[in-house]
Amino acid sequence: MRIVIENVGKTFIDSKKREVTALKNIDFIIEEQEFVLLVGPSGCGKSTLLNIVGGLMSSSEGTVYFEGTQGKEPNLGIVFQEIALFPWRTVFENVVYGLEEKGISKKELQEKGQIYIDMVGLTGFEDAYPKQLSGGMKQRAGIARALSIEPDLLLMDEPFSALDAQTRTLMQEELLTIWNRTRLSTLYVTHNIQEAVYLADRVIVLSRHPGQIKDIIRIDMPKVGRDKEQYRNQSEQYANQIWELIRHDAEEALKEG
Ligand SMILES: Nc1ncnc2c1ncn2[C@@H]1O[C@H](COP(=O)(O)OP(=O)(O)OP(=O)(O)O)[C@@H](O)[C@H]1O
Repeated sequence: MRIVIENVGKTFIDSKKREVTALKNIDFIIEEQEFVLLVGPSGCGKSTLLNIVGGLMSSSEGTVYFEGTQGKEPNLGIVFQEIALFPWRTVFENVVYGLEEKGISKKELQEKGQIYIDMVGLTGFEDAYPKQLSGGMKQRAGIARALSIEPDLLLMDEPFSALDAQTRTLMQEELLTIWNRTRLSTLYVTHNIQEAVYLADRVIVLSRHPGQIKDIIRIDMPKVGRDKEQYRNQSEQYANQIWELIRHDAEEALKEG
């Protein structure tokens, strides 16, 4: 699905009753089957924007259109940093939670649940409970749950930032493999520039105070069958380009603490 984010702004009132403009004049489109990354320094409004697009927060200005829904609620799959799996449900029961809400048949529920459990590499863990899973496995279950409803848009807010570095790298690789199969329109928030370059079709770089679009970088690299050497060279150039855009704001964010 194509999603149009038009002139979105958000103003909060802080604890001292002052207005804080978190986002201003945010305009971009997530094309059908496009993987869009939002990057920017701490406090630039990444999560606020993702929450607005996901309908979890209202905007102060502007609109988000989901094309072709004809006024119906879009189907959204959401994955957060801390996956809130139901502790009393098994992996399978967690994964099919959103499908149960849709009232599909038991047979279809069983089939679809298994497809997504297999896709995220949790085959054999269907009957495990969340407390029996590692952080990476919980995240896989959360991704399977978001995918199982076959969403119009997949929203991911720092999904791997609580994982150790090696698990994170592996999860990024797996996500790209999964994404190549599903080709869902995706909006993904991260602090991590390498992660952004690795996953994105386009990277939207936000500046802070107020959060505005500083630049949009198209990552012109294949998503399948990457030549390792070529990828290393190109990705480094993209990462440097993005870092130069963020650097000043990141230094300011560091000073403010
Ligand atoms: N509920 C709120 N009330 C007041 N100000 C808020 C609220 N939520 C966010 N803000 C402010 O809006 C700005 C953007 O916050 P947001 O959490 O979206 O940024 P972020 O880029 O996701 O940050 P981080 O990378 O640190 O998670 C910040 O200045 C933040 O302090």
